[in-house]
Amino acid sequence: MGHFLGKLLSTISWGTKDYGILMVGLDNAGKTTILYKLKMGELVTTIPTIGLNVESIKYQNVSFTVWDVGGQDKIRTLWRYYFDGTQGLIFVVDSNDKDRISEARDELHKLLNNSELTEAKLLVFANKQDLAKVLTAKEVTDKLHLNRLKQREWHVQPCTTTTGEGLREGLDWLAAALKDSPPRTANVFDAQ
Ligand SMILES: Nc1nc2c(ncn2[C@@H]2O[C@H](COP(=O)(O)OP(=O)(O)OP(=O)(O)O)[C@@H](O)[C@H]2O)c(=O)[nH]1
Ligand SMILES: [Mg+2]
Repeated sequence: MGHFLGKLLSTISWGTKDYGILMVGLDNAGKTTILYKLKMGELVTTIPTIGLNVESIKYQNVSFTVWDVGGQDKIRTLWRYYFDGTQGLIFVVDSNDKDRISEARDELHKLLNNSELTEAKLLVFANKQDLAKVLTAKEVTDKLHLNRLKQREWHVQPCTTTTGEGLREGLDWLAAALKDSPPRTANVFDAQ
């Protein structure tokens, strides 16, 4: 309760809205690299995430609490434990991994069929655009069947996390899409 009140007061006093963001995608897509590039502006050396990383990212007058959950096949069942309170879904795609883009599409549509995510805005990062002959944002859009989505706000943002290119534009879209949503309330997974 004390934690919750403290959080509420800090939100009010700084005039900052805090949104709950779930970041998922297949393993090796670049989620953890994105998380720490956004948090610290630096490129970190990652290892595959077996569990999750949570960071609060301040962006303009918005704060995103981002839950980065590991994407390996065997642990994708963990994703659903973090659906509660998700206002924005960031789905990260390795644009260089053409062999697994249909697997990514199936996982994305499975996610979007969950009732807890009905209202979540969808930002797709088409990552690793620095590599040769990658899928373009338009190709990612087509291969993920995004044009079939009804009543969902979505956006595909090409990006290169190694340089940071495209990441801010993605957050700009997310902040604008969430601007009329009420700020999130603390949930059971918040640190005490
Ligand atoms: N060339 C290139 N490599 C990238 C880019 N972004 C991430 N990587 C690399 O992709 C690999 C996987 O990155 P991670 O961030 O660990 O991937 P992840 O999605 O968190 O993977 P899991 O934790 O297993 O779900 C790392 O070697 C990163 O350095 C990028 O924009 N370009
Ligand atoms: Mg990771």
